[in-house]
Amino acid sequence: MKKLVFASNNQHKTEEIRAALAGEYEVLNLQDIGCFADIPETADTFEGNASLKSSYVVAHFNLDCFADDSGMEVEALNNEPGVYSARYSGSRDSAENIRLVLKNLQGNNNRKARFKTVISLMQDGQNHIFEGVIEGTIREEIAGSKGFGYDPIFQPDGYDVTFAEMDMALKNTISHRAIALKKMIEFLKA
Ligand SMILES: O=P(O)(O)OP(=O)(O)OP(=O)(O)OC[C@H]1O[C@@H](n2cnc3c(O)ncnc32)[C@H](O)[C@@H]1O
Ligand SMILES: [Mg+2]
Repeated sequence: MKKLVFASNNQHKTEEIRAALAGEYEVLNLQDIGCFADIPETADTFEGNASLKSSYVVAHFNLDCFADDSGMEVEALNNEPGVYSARYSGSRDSAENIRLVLKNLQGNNNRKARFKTVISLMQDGQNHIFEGVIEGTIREEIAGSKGFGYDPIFQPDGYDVTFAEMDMALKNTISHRAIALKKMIEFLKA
């Protein structure tokens, strides 16, 4: 089976991507290639940060790879947390990050939000970008224990459950990451 290097050490993302690519590609993440660096994400866009992560692996390991930079944008919070989703509260503690979103959104009727993933696939020196977006709303309280990050408060449009209440198999067919991945796979197969 063909190998693909995923420039991430986020085990949850890796699990989702391995499930989505099962049977087609063997996904190696940063630990698998011996990279334990927390790659600096100094760009102010998802595309910029995804490209920084993929370029780092090319530069340091001379391997084609893909990276995902993703986050949640809340309309009433001027699209925050956005690229700062991983550390919105100042730490990587998802419960703290969720608490801060709910606090900042308290009493606000506009609960529209979206999840966005941008994939940067570095192949033969070319940077190919694939984007996935899913619209939804922020629940008043957390619900569900599956998934990771902001899943317990994000309810995708068309569903009456949060990402954290749904099985990963369903999330893996509709999510921002699934949409971006599908575009990358179509490109790889072309
Ligand atoms: O950069 P890598 O190593 O891939 O791992 P990371 O966790 O730092 O990932 P990001 O830089 O893309 O930050 C995205 C953050 O946004 C949140 N997030 C991203 N995708 C999510 C999803 O599918 N469900 C819930 N939260 C998500 C979560 O808090 C992530 O830490
Ligand atoms: Mg990151």
